[in-house]
Amino acid sequence: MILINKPTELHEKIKEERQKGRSIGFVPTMGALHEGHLSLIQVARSNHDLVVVSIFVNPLQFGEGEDFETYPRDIDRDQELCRQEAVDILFAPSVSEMYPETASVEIKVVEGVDVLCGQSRPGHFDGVATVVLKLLHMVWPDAAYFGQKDAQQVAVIKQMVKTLSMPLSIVASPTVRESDGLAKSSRNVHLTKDERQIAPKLYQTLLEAKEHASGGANRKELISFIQKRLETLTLGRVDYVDVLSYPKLEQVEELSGTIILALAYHFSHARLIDNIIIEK
Ligand SMILES: Nc1ncnc2c1ncn2[C@@H]1O[C@H](COP(=O)(O)OP(=O)(O)OP(=O)(O)O)[C@@H](O)[C@H]1O
Ligand SMILES: CC(C)(CO)[C@@H](O)C(=O)[O-]
Ligand code: BAL
Repeated sequence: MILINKPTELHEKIKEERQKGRSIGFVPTMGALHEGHLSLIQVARSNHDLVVVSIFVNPLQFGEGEDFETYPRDIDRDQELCRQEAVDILFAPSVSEMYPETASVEIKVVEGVDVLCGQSRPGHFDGVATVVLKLLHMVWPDAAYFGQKDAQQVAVIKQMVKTLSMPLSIVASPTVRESDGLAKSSRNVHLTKDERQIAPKLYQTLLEAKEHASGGANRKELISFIQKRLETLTLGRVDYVDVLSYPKLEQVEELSGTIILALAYHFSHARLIDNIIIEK
């Protein structure tokens, strides 16, 4: 495995590999790797000759007062994990390498961002789209791999790639969970012991809501069911709860087709998200 920090160096290496006719799989991350990330790397490894992973905590997608500074970082451990997963290139640029000059163009996502994380973190997906677009231009992979835990991110990026006619596939993988159901997240290390104990309730609540949906509950009833359950938790507070069509993320009163049940929850030092997708 080689570690590259400079975009120009990455370009050179990728050009060489492309000339050899090798297929490239790309996994963008913000580091502090866990089994969720590793599952994406493993799928990419099984599909491609060359696997590129990026680690970059992107300041553009963090709002004021969010956790950019305290976001978990451990490049040495990440490097070792990537080596174990037979990653070929680990790309870890600094902020100034990624954004060397004032931008002459701004990326604005205009579809599917008036709900969920797009609504509760204004500008977040503009930052995500900007960095993902830059990374995709640097790596120019045949496919890029994302986790379904960030379901809105998957929808936004798939749509962006389509809008911009980019010749690559966006592949989504299921959410990897702890044995008690909590979705793996780099931010889980910021949970206190008590918070960690109740955090699995987020997923359990979504599963109970799924049962409620099979019993015929409509959108409003499901949202209220999830909210009430979450309000009984003694720590933290609800950021959002919603039930929408997926991947369009539209409000549909009578639920049919593919539906996402999604939530975000603030603990003292970690905002966690989770979702499940159901067929009605
Ligand atoms: N539990 C998981 N299962 C599958 N994929 C995941 C999981 N957690 C994160 N991913 C995916 O890994 C990629 C990189 O995500 P990121 O580095 O932000 O990790 P994270 O654990 O989601 O961090 P955060 O603390 O911001 O939630 C994204 O495509 C994300 O959806
Ligand atoms: C896709 C991504 C790496 C862009 O910074 C980030 O949003 C993430 O880790 O999900
Ligand atoms: N995986 C989502 C990245 C973020 O929370 O900014």
